[in-house]
This record gives sequence, structure tokens and C-alpha cells, in this order.
Amino acid sequence: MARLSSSRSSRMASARWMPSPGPPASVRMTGHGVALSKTAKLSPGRLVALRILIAARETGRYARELAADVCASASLDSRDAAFARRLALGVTGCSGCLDDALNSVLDDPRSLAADVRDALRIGAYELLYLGTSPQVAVSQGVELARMCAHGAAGLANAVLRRVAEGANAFLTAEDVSEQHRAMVSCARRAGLPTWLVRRIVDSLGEERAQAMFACQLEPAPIAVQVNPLRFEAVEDALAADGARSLELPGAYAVDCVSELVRSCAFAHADAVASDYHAQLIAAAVAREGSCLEIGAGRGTKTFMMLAHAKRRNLNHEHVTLDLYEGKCQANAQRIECSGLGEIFTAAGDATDLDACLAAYDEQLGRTALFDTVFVDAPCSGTGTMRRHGEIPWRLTPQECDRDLPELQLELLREAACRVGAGGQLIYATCSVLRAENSHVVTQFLGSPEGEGFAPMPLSDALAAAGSAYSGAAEDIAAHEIPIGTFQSYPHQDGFDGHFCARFIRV
Ligand SMILES: C[S@@+](CC[C@H](N)C(=O)[O-])C[C@H]1O[C@@H](n2cnc3c(N)ncnc32)[C@H](O)[C@@H]1O
Repeated sequence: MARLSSSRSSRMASARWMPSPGPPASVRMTGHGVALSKTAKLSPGRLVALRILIAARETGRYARELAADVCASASLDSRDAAFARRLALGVTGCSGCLDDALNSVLDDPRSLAADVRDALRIGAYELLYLGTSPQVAVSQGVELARMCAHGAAGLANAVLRRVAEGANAFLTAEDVSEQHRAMVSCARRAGLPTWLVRRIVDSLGEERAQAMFACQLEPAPIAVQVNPLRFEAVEDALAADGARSLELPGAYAVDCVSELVRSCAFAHADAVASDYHAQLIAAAVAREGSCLEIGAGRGTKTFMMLAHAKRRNLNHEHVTLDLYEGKCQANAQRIECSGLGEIFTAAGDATDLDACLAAYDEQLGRTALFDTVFVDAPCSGTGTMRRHGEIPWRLTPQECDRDLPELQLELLREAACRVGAGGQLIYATCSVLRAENSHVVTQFLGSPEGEGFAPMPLSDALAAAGSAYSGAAEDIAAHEIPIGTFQSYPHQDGFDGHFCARFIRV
């Protein structure tokens, strides 16, 4: 495929794409490097998608977090907002593959301005992954590039036409040696890095991995858990967002969260957004007595555990711990706002629990042992890649193979020392990789700290919670593999991939 130089094409552009005089643009955007000139043709959803991508790159924030605000500030209707979100999140998730496709037709990829690249990624995404007609994808991509730099329109036209012509050859990896072609093609079709696809195939086996890749480009479903004290406050917003109740009390699948966001349901801790499988795990962890939650982060699971403790009228004491002080504060603020109870928060590195819990132990007058210790481990997040498109392109092979599993095992061994007699130890990740899941569990059970722990089904924990939880216990049981371990995959019932192992100190 012939390569294109950005400077040559920019010159071509000035002849071809001179704007004709006309009225000012109907949509104006400022900030994040995009100042609109004139266009009557560009669809608002694409323009806002570009703005989300540029803002994410410039601020280092997640596209998903920015999407709602950017769509709201552009006053998009719900259809355009959904399209903008789909484009921005889709481009983020496939960004490495899109760059490979674009770079293959540029002779100096590094000279491409970052915002022009963002614009071209949208066009390439539509061509390679969305099935938009080439005519529309190219012309809209050209308009997007023109937004960023007037002279880039010609380059965009030439590049996107080449991408359109070579789309099939790119996706079938015709440029790659026969030995690696099948794997590279599989990675490109799923929009993932090849090294990660290899690891997922090794972990899941060919058939399950292919099923997971087949749904990788679908939008992730959205679910929420409602604060049991505030159902009336969110009832109307839930209905407006298309809520369907799930088996777990307080859990709903929703089409979108626009009305919940507009009514400040999340800001007021009336509800949290969380994948349904994560909700099942949090509900199963909630138990009478004391709980130490390691890796509590901003506290989505803290909120859900306390919500289920409230629903079940459990006497529940909760200590949360995270490496980052800021996350601990956010967690404490949300729980305070929720009215669901009190928590003790500690910030620090949980590989040294004596240091982290020194203040708590002192308050108690002894080394605290807990009825439940829950390790919500830092992990690759490979079970949630549809939702968090940045993940596959930020991860490294070394993190997946070595750094994360070593940290996870260390956290689990340290956590085990704080489980009281008859207490439960629960280890969870949102990974689908064996190295972070069953390998960590096997190594833990073979370690001195793992002695005296017996694996127990996670579903038992909910089955004991009464009839309101029996459907949820069945949903957990449907994903249980050898005793004590729960593993869900995105292709099974649409929700994310999560792993959880439960042990009892016997
Ligand atoms: C899977 S995330 C937790 C998500 C959280 N439980 C929730 O429901 O929102 C893992 C958390 O572990 C924390 N973490 C990473 N390394 C840690 C360490 N050495 N000690 C304590 N926390 C750690 C991260 O800051 C992150 O918030």
C-alpha cells in the first residue's frame, strides 16, 4: 500500500478543501484544542466524540468519565449523545489497531498532529469496526480533521480512502507472515493487542476466547445498585432510564444513566453504577460481623456491601483500606452521604497490614482479626475491557505475567493473617487471566498462610441470605467452576468478566 506524507497531503488539501464562504457553524466548540471553523456537514455526534477523545488525551482522564459531561455541555439529544459515546469509547478501545491501520498508509506517522490523529481514528474506526459506508466515514473523517487543522483535510481524505480500500486486507492481516497471521487477524478484529489475545487464548482455550473476542466490540451493559434507604428518590429516574430488575435485590439493568445523572442520584449516593457480576460478589461478601475490605478504592463495593447489610439487617462493622488517601476520602464521603452506616478508613500499602491498621488496632487495644477479609485486588481489568477501553493499550505483558500476580499473592497472604477463627477470606479480580486468578489461588493454598483455609462456594454465602437472595445465589452458582471459585466472562450473559474465590478458616 502506498504511503502518504502528511506535508504533501496538507498541500493537496489547500487546493481541494478551501472552505466556501457561508454562515458560521451551528455547533461551536472551544477548549481542548478544537475551535470550530465552519461546517454544515459534520454530524454533532462525531464532533462531540472528537472532543471527548481530545479531552481524554489532554487531561489523562478516561473517555468514559468525560463522555457524559461533554455530551451534556454540547446539548446533544439522546440519540446523538449515544452515538458520540459509542464512537469515543469504541475508538479508545481499538486505538492501537486504528493507529496500525493509519500508520501503514502514512510515510511519517510521527509527524501527524495528535488532534488530527484523533479525528482520523474516528474515521478509521467507522471503516474498520462500525460498518459505516466508506463514503460517509471518509467524508465525515475529512470534516473532523478539518476541524483540527484546516490543511489536514486533504491528508485525511487520502489516508481514509486508503484505509477503506485496505480494510479487509488489514483485518485479515495479509501483511503478516503466515505463521502469525491467524493470531494478528484475531487481535485486529477484536481491536486488541496481539500479545494480550495470546494470553487470553492461553487462559480460556480457543473456543471461549473466540466467543469473548466476538463480543469485545459491543457496548458494555449498564447496571446499578440502589440505596435501600432511597428507592423513592430514584424510582422515576430509574423508569426513565429503562430499568429492568435483576435477580439481586436493589440491582437493575438500565439502558442509560442520563436521568439518574441529571437527578444527581449518583452524586447523592442514592445509587451506584456497577456491573451485575461485581454486584453479586459484593452481596455474597456481606456477612454478619466485622469486615476488612482491602483495595476498597472509591468504594463502589463498600457501598453495595453496606446496602446489602442494611437490607438483611446485619450487624456489620466495616474497615476499608486502599493505597491512595484520595480514594479513601471519596469512599468515606459517599458512605456518609448514603446514610448506610459508618466505616473506618485506612490508607496505606496492604502488603504491610500491621502498619496500615496500627490506628485501628490501637483503638481496639489488640491486633484486629475479622470475620470477613475481602481482597478486591488490583488487577489487569481484562474482564472489563469493553467498558474500559484504555485497559488493553495501557497494560504490559510484564504486568500481566509477573507484577500483578506477585502483588496479588502477597496481598492475599498478608490478608489471611487477619482472618479470625471460622472467618472467611475472599479474593476477587475483574480479570480473565489464569495468572491472576486460579494460579494465585493455587499458590496461596500451597503457602504457609494458606494452610488451614478451605475453599467454599461463593453461592453458599448468598443461599444462606434468605429467599430474597435465592435467584442471585443461582446466578452465582451458574458461574461457579471448581469448588470455591466464581468466574464469569463477558460473552456468557453480557455482563463483565469477574473472578472470585472464597475460603473459610477451618
Ligand atoms: C479493583 S480496584 C478496587 C475497586 C473498588 N473495590 C471498588 O469497588 O470501587 C483495586 C484497588 O486496589 C488498590 N491498591 C493497589 N495496590 C494496593 C496496595 N498495595 N495496597 C492497598 N491497595 C492497593 C487500588 O488503588 C485500587 O483502588
